[in-house]
Amino acid sequence: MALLELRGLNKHFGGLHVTNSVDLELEAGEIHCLIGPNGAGKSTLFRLILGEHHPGSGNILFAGENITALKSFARIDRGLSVKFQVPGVFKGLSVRQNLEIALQRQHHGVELAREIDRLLTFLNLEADQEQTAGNLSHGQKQWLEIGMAVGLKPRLLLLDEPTAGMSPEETHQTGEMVQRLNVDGMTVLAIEHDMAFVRQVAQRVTVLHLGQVFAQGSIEQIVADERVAAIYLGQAHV
Ligand SMILES: Nc1ncnc2c1ncn2[C@@H]1O[C@H](COP(=O)(O)OP(=O)(O)OP(=O)(O)O)[C@@H](O)[C@H]1O
Repeated sequence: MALLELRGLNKHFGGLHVTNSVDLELEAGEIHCLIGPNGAGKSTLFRLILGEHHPGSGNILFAGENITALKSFARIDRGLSVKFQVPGVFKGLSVRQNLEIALQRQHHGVELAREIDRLLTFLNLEADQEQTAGNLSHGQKQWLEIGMAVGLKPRLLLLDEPTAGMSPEETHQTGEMVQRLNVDGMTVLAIEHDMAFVRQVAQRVTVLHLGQVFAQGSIEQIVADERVAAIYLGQAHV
């Protein structure tokens, strides 16, 4: 069953047609990567899914329900969660306090502490839990924010360039985290430019170009597609 369905999504900013009749189906349980040149409309598509932008036309269905007119918080209540590109952690608070803020709506007392411990282990941040978040390395901040996004166990996790600025080793560890979340049942849609990450995790790949779905398939099909190479993969991304 499709967990997320985008049907004919159009979004204009003034005269700029940023998403152009985008159809996309995300199967429940898959890891799907969204790739494409800068300005292709990937982040805009995320903001449409999350309800931060509203489409000029088209529909968004989540678990069969039409959520196109719902506000962001109502979409989050239904099981959507997002980690945007720029880490949005509370820099002056500790790692543990950041996770407390993310989880306190659903967990309390001993259970809250146990959930935070579980997340700290998952994020490899146990030793840094009392560290001020602003002092973490760039990669650790990204992980903390992934933790804040997955703490409430969303059904669908949207990740906007989760490995931007990471070393190859950190990128690989991030891929392992995403795979573990997926094994536990989370569906993931990730925007990525790092093809090592895409190769590591993607079960299917969609290429967006000039606001349109340009190609879709397995990573092997996508890297073998000469049309994709011409518009994107030829540009030193592979
Ligand atoms: N709020 C906005 N107002 C006007 N134009 C916008 C707005 N947001 C995005 N755009 C434009 O829409 C186009 C698509 O931008 P978007 O950020 O969705 O692309 P992207 O594929 O995520 O790019 P990147 O890989 O660089 O992050 C760009 O030309 C951008 O300048």
